[in-house]
Amino acid sequence: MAHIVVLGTGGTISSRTGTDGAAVASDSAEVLVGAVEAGRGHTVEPVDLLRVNSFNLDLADLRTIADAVRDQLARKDVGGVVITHGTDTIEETAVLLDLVHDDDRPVVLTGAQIAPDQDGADGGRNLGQAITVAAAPESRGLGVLVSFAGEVFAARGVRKLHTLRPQPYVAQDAGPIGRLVQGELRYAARPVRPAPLPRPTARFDQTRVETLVLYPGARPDLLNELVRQGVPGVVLAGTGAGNLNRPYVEAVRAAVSAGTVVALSTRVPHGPIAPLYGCGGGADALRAGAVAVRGLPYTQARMLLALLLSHFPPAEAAARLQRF
Ligand SMILES: NC(=O)C[C@H](N)C(=O)O
Repeated sequence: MAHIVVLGTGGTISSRTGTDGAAVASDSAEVLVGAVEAGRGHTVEPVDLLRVNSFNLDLADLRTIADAVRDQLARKDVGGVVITHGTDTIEETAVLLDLVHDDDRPVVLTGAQIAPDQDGADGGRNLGQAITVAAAPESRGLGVLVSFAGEVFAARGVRKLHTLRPQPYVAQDAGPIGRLVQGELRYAARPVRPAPLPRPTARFDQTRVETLVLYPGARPDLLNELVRQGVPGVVLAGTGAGNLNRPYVEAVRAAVSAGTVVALSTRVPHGPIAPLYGCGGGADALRAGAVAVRGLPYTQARMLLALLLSHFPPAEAAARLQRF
């Protein structure tokens, strides 16, 4: 039996449809928790933190969530934390929390694809399962998890890849690490987790890291403009295994010599970055000073780079990104 805190942050799981037909985050954590059975004698404590649809979250909100997790885990009576969250950007919040998580107890994010006032609402089932995952002794030491539609994902590498399906998530390089079958939780793998990074501070809120996606005919004007604005970090979601194009590679060279950290990722959902090609490809991008980010989709690479740049000077942030 465990005591689980449920931090409510909004999302579809808490959304109600207004008279204009559009859903807006509305329900409190109390309302969400009141609608589920914790089971197995677990006790559940709702804490209302934010009421935001996740496309409206900013870095300050993510730090608020990270601080709330830290505060709850400072309590000895808490066995685990569940966070109800919009599904659109769960992967960003989950990876930030995981990057700084230094506790054995699980932190489990969940949400819903269908709002509670619509047919087929899935939030109650997902929240009940997330509480089971957070309370399970087998979940200890696995870091931050995403529990959704009966599957459990490690925070690192999880990505929303379907807009509407009941299971929108996939893992970048593997499958879910666990499953709930008829209420029984089974793990098949343990995530590899590097040492925790320092927690976000107020500097994190203002740390600009922008993302640019490559495509045929992509011109580097936007990258040049970000450098001109003094943006400290840019993530490039290249094509294929991390390819740019010739003009972009020249812009990367200029960006890096101006002090901008350029992280190289890919717009492709699965598979690693590989420096296979010259003539504007990934090999040229790395020679021009871009740093390949391994094991994280570009959405999560951005969170890692923002956290590093909020703590370390650019050269050290780039070196740490390289070693990650
Ligand atoms: N299913 C959801 O939760 C999506 C919603 N747009 C959100 O991220 O808040």
